Amino acid sequence: MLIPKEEPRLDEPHQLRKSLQNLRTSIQSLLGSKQDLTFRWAESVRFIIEDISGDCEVPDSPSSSVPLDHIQEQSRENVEEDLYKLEGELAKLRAVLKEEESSRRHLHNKFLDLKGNVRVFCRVKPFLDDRQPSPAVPAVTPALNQLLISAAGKKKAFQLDKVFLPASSQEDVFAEIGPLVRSALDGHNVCVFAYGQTGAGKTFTMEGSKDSPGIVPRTLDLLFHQSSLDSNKHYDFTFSMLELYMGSLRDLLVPAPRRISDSSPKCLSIQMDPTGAVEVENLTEYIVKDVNEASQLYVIGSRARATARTNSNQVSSRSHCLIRITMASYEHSCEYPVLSKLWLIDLGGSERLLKTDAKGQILEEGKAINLSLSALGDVISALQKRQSHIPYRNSKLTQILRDSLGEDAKTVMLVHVSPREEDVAETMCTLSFATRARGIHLGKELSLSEKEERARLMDELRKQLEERESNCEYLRGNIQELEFLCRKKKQMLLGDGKHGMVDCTRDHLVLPAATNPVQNSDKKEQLYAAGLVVGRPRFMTATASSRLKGRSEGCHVGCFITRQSKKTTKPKHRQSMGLGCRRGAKVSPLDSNLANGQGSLLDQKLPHIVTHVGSDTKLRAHMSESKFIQRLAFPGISNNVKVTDMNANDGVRELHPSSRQVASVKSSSVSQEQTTKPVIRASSIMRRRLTVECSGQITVF
Ligand SMILES: Nc1ncnc2c1ncn2[C@@H]1O[C@H](COP(=O)(O)OP(=O)(O)OP(=O)(O)O)[C@@H](O)[C@H]1O
Repeated sequence: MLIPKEEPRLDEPHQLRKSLQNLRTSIQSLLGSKQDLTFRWAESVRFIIEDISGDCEVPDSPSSSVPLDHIQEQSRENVEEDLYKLEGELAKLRAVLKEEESSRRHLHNKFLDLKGNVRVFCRVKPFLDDRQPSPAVPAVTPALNQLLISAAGKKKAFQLDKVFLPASSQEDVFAEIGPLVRSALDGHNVCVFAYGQTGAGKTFTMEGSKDSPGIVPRTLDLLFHQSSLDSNKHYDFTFSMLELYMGSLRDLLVPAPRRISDSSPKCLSIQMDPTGAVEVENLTEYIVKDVNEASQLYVIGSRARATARTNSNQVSSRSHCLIRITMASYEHSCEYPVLSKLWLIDLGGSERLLKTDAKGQILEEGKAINLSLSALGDVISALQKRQSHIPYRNSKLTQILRDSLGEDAKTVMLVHVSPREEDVAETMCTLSFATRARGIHLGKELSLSEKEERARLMDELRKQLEERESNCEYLRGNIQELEFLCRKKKQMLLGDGKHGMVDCTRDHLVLPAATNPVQNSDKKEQLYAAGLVVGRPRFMTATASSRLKGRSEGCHVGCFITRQSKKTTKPKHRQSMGLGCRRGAKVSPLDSNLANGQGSLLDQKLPHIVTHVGSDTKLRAHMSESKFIQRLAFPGISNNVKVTDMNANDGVRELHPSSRQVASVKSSSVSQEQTTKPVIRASSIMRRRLTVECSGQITVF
């Protein structure tokens, strides 16, 4: 009798793991040879890798830990090679995502441009119980994008970009504001105004109630939610809140002095740098990490706002309230952020002073409000007419918003009207303002065929935009997967020979860089040290040369000169010069450390440095031309200094030290520690942007 020969039994889990590992290695080598990435391809690769990763974690081990012999089987070199390939793929996917993102941004911007950079919406307040019974026929009849006003037997129609009926909810209103918030995250300056007569519902629209939150809380939610989705980017937000009351600016986040001995808050003044970026000197900027922090600040600021009881409103705002959220977004491979500002502005109530029977203080407040509203109307109207002169200087309100009202910025004016007959005169004034802001009096209203064409284009753009959005989302998913695999590999390498066992469960792995608070705070610290976060002017964004250098030579850190207080005659404080902590501004604990000299640039041995040297009007105002000197100490390096003119037409032009624009770049005194200090005199280039590049450690005096 033949006894069937028994097949030799394999160590099945072991064999399975090995073959899976081989399969994985071959796929990854294939990945390396793939030149053009397509979504389908990326998708299939993702699924394979996902399957394999899943299978690799399942094996026979009672825990999900991988024993060290696993690493020994697949030699360390193999792991390193895999890691190398994975990182290559990751870089490629990031590059594709970057392109997709930029295309999405472009389309989104085009879409908003088509809608109009200045849009005027109208919200009609519902009849509320707190006053006399509603008239049978309201004076205001809202229709599709039109309002019909009836008074004294006459009717007048006003066209708007959108009309929100009395029954419209806060969600309906925010549906129009959301895309602008997205635009701000994309790097555009955005202004949202609430305009209207006293009691017409401006504060309700902006702030809302607990059950029905308004634009501000929804915006904060959206900002933090949206920014958390993108692991390829990191955002820093700062929050400020101020009011313009009777022609003066007041920081709403600085407590008012209670006793005579308390020092009075610093005076706020509006500054503009040579590139046109506007900054409010001494305004407190809080770095906010989440929506709760921002909301708390908003509550504090709102409480401090000037209000009074008027004939028209029990709690009438007697000032313009401005919320500023600045955003700095950092792309994965780029050290320098894209900066933008989002303004949410609850304007003081426009009112006809005769009708309100205002007296004394209330009368003065009303006058001040009306003056600045009229200046705002003039500016928007001039912008719509594309006049060469825009009268920004006529009011502090328009001075502050100078860089956020204009060609590249997006503006929404939400005018509020009451439906009551007794308010018809105010309603007419409000709608005249709206018409002026829309620029319709310039004959800009589109014909029917033009409107149809525009609608078709917008539809097309919307579709493309949706496609890009889903591509981006999809790529982000892939990137996260690859990041996860890279970390696994790294852990395998790190664990080799140290602990004997390498834990590969997801929970134990480090989160992607963008969501890892430790890494972020490290990065932030570096950026604070570099002065890039707080109060960094817009013109200090990445330069073409610094970006190029960053790619080829590793670590770059920028620093800049912050605004000086008027009383400072000389920029002698390190923290106010090099580390970006604004004098008079409240700083986070991190900033305080830096201001105390801890964790400064001095502590860092940086192989390469890029320093931006900038100046602003304030600096020039209290320093004579020739005194604008930036001293940089480069231990052991004397001649390796390059000054680049960023204002050159072709983008970047290197200046020879002996060039006429740079008075001198010379290696001067040698200090006790044998430190060479090239002194860069920028007197004749005060209005120019310079990049100073050098190698070695840097000290800013
Ligand atoms: N759409 C609305 N739905 C419900 N209530 C509203 C609406 N609009 C306004 N209100 C209510 O009307 C009252 C006055 O509104 P609000 O304070 O927002 O006016 P305002 O325009 O900000 O006035 P002021 O300029 O004087 O500050 C508030 O009690 C508010 O809750």
